[in-house]
Amino acid sequence: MTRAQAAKSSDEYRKGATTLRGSKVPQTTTDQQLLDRGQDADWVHTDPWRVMRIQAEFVEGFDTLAQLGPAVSVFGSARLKPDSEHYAKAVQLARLLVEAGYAVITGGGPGTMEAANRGAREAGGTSVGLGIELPFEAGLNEYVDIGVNFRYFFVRKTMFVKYAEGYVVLPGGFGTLDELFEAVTLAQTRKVTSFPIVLLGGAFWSPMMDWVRDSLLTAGMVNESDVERLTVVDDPAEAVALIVAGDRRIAGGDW
Ligand SMILES: CC(C)=CCNc1ncnc2c1ncn2[C@@H]1O[C@H](COP(=O)(O)O)[C@@H](O)[C@H]1O
Repeated sequence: MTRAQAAKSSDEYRKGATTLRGSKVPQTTTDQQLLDRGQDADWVHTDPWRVMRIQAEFVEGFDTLAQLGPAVSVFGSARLKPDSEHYAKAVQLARLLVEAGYAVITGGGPGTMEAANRGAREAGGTSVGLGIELPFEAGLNEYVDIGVNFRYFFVRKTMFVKYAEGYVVLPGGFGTLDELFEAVTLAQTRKVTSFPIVLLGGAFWSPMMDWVRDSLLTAGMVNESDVERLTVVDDPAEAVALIVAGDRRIAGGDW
């Protein structure tokens, strides 16, 4: 098998810096193993080692990203194809973010992530991909210039927030909603201040915002100020303007 064929084969698995093939490909991910309670008491004894590995992953992320400069994290569906209107908007958004002086951070995968990395690369900016170990991993998309691969979702999510001046969220599924609501919760609980969160794509996001108002707000489960943390726009230029306006360096916030 040539190297190119091997890279395409589903019979290949990357684990940190290690590549595993054939019978060496594991059936579970590191995250899965951590979250699995398991029947075997021996499993418990491996946790101290896992803590070391988690620590190392934080160090790796901090080391790589500390000198990144101002950046914006862009989220959205991993499943969008290049002919999608949202893909095109993500490319345009990333270009405009670069022109406004930001590096672009994504999850490093396909779909919207690829689109944003592509826009950043094409505009001559810094294109960052924070990948995650998945059982069906596709690897970092080809437009990532600085890539870090994480084993643990929670370590990776820390990086998205810590090194970004704001979030732009395009239409997506559970992964996207998870990232969006984590950011809103951090802002709501003041773990992070002055952190603009922009939802790009009115037709997709407005029904969700209606539900947030009609159900959550009406039931007193969120405050008006919480709802106001989320702004829905259709134009990538408007999204960038909101990010600049809410930039914590400019607004003087800290977290
Ligand atoms: C086609 C496919 C499922 C590929 C999976 N490959 C992925 N690679 C990197 N990040 C991902 C991947 N899938 C989901 N995510 C994370 O979850 C979000 C997208 O999830 P979803 O497609 O909306 O729910 C992204 O912003 C990303 O941070």
